[in-house]
Amino acid sequence: MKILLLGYGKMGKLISELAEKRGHEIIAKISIENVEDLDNLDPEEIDVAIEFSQPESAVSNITWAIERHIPVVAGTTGWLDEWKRVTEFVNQKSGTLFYASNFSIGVNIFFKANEYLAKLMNDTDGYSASIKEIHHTAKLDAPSGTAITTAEGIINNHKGYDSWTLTQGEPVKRNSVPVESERVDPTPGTHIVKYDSPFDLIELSHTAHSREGFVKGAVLVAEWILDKKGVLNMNDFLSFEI
Ligand SMILES: NC(=O)C1=CN([C@@H]2O[C@H](COP(=O)(O)OP(=O)(O)OC[C@H]3O[C@@H](n4cnc5c(N)ncnc54)[C@H](OP(=O)(O)O)[C@@H]3O)[C@@H](O)[C@H]2O)C=CC1
Ligand SMILES: O=C(O)C1=N[C@H](C(=O)O)C[C@H](O)C1
Repeated sequence: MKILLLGYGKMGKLISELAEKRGHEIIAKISIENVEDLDNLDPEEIDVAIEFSQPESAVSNITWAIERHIPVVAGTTGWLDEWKRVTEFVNQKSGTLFYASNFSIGVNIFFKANEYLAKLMNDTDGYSASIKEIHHTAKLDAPSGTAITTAEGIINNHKGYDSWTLTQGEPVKRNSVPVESERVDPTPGTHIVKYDSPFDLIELSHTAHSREGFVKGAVLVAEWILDKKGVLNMNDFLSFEI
């Protein structure tokens, strides 16, 4: 498989290593300093683009590839205010876009456990939900994409919540899930869901030991999407039954 890397930072470099180990060819490694190299690429020679760049460049990178009929695996977070516009564009062009806020299998199991826990908590009194995420200090967006997906999992499954609010401890509306972001090096990504009551505390957490889980998931998805169309996510890839 011939891969274009849109973004060649911490994630792009590790993806390049694993993809080459799995026998794939990297056609180009694009970062800010060589972004003009995109003009010299032949789209016919690219099977898939893997996009891990920055919130401000994700949308232009994705649309660049979709315009050229290149399927995109997108992992950059922090651009979802543009989600509707981007996905309409993908569908209009009959393109392929796979987005995941987190490509690790473990986090996707955590997402399912979070949804199930939120359903159980519906019938209880006195528990307040909250989310905390911890990442390295180079992270540009807050809260993390994973924390947003986690909050959506609560909102879609618990009648007591209809929104989330980024907070550093100050009070939030009763129907909003408070989300706190902390930046501590070298944390690859930690997410904690809490349901606290006057009597006890229930916690569900996921701690990444390294970036390897994200990297492996992104490469496996890139191999999987080659013959797929439309806007896809980890539920399409993993098809969990619970
Ligand atoms: N979905 C998931 O599972 C995961 C998502 N992420 C997300 O992926 C993104 C990247 O993370 P990470 O690799 O750690 O970040 P880095 O900051 O290490 O790397 C980002 C890279 O993007 C490059 N870049 C900036 N602008 C452009 C552009 N216009 N076109 C192409 N490349 C560009 C930067 O270039 P330069 O080096 O020249 O500055 C840099 O190489 C973040 O949004 C992060 O939140 C991270 C891990 C897992
Ligand atoms: O920026 C990171 O590093 C990560 N970003 C993703 C997110 O925003 O959720 C996924 C992972 O937690 C690492």
